[in-house]
Amino acid sequence: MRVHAVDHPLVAHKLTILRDENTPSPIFRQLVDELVTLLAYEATREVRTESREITTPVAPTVGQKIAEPRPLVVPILRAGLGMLDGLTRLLPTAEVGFLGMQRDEETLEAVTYANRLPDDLSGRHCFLVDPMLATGGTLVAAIDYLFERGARHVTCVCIIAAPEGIDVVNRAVGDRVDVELVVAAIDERLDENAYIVPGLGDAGDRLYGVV
Ligand SMILES: O=P(O)(O)OC[C@H]1O[C@H](OP(=O)(O)OP(=O)(O)O)[C@H](O)[C@@H]1O
Ligand SMILES: O=c1cc[nH]c(=O)[nH]1
Ligand SMILES: [Mg+2]
Repeated sequence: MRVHAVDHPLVAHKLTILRDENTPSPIFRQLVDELVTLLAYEATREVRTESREITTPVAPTVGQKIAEPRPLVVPILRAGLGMLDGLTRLLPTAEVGFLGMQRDEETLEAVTYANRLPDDLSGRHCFLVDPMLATGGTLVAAIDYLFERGARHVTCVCIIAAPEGIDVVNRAVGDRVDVELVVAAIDERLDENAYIVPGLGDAGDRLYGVV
């Protein structure tokens, strides 16, 4: 897996406010949206384009447009939903699939409660979005769902990743799929509850409240 940690002062600034335990939900949501917009610039670097002839008010010319089949954006519910608009704003022609997954906090296994993806993903560039990559269990299961449907090019967009989780995803995907991870920060480690340190706590709860 190719890993790209985005090194940019605006990303660092917004991430610091996001991590702060005193940042309330409305600001947290806005910052997630702004951060994903900044990450999207890097995450969409490999989107396939094709030549298109157009005529400007001055002359004919050949430009580039995003190629078919259209990219697919897949937020991993709940927390990934907070990143969806930021990505589709930059990729308005993308289609959107949904995966609802929750980590069982006892076993740390990812449990899938919703799966709404197109049946055939061959030839589609898929973007998986989820703010937190902790043990990697959720992301590995999500990549598998895409792989089973024929996807071979997957870009994961996360806000914070733990080194342990990156290793797990790396080992699980091998060279089966072309997987790339674009992330705002790679933190120190996981704690005894598999929370990212220093992290930002539970991203879903901070976005939407404790359920
Ligand atoms: O790498 P892992 O150890 O699998 O953990 C990461 C997952 O945990 C969080 O979701 P959570 O299970 O809290 O669900 P939520 O989005 O509904 O809060 C997060 O948004 C990831 O999906
Ligand atoms: O630190 C973590 C780990 C898993 N899920 C989160 O939301 N945060
Ligand atoms: Mg959660």
